[in-house]
Amino acid sequence: MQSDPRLIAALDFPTAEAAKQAVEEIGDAVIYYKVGMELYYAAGNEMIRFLKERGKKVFLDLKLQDIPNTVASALKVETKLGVDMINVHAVGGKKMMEAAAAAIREKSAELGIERPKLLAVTILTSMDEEQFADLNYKNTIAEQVLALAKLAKAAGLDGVVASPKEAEEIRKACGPDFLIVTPGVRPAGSALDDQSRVTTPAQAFANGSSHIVVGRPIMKAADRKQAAAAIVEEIKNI
Ligand SMILES: O=c1ccn([C@@H]2O[C@H](COP(=O)(O)O)[C@@H](O)[C@H]2O)c(=O)[nH]1
Repeated sequence: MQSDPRLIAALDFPTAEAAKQAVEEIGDAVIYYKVGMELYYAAGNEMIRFLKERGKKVFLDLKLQDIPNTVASALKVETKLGVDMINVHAVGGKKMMEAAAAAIREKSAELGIERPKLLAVTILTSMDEEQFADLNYKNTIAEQVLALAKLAKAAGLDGVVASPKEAEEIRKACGPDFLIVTPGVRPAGSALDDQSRVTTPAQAFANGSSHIVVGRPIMKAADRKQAAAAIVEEIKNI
């Protein structure tokens, strides 16, 4: 079966056993997996090793945000894990992002390994305008996402995590090589769950996403391999 490295499947499971079973079931339909907080706190590096031994790519989604020195030090440890993509929160600010990028460059060079891509999370895709208003920003979500994406680019990051609804404006502002990794993706007819700013897989790529992140529509499907394969089929000509 043909997989597509632009599809990142989210392994949101409470145990290594459950996550490994999903990976085995999905087989060659998915090449790129995201390990987030739940699975990393439960299964740590065992899960990264498991995926790497099977030739999978790994996005370690721990969304770091702290003072620059703390984030930089933590990212040096993450870099040693040999993952392909890692992230921080853009609201940590430009100095934090610059320190993060420098730490990853330095550690990768020291180890002689390929540098993991570094992304900044903009505004979570679960957030709608009503919830966003509670935060008292002066911008709309779209304006704030764009401002954070430009800040991440200026800080030397490889890309952002945003909703596919914002991908078009980010692409225009940040150029063709900037990574736009978009959760908030639902195949037509799927439940939204707690996501708010959502498009279909095909629409995400039409808008300019470089990667999509899909979790529950695959992991909660009766046939996970078929659910992943249907997404690969939907995006194959885009
Ligand atoms: O803004 C964000 C940032 C990260 N996520 C993560 O992506 C997946 C989406 O899972 P679904 O089951 O497809 O909703 C999940 O791991 C989130 O932590 C996000 O959704 N939005």
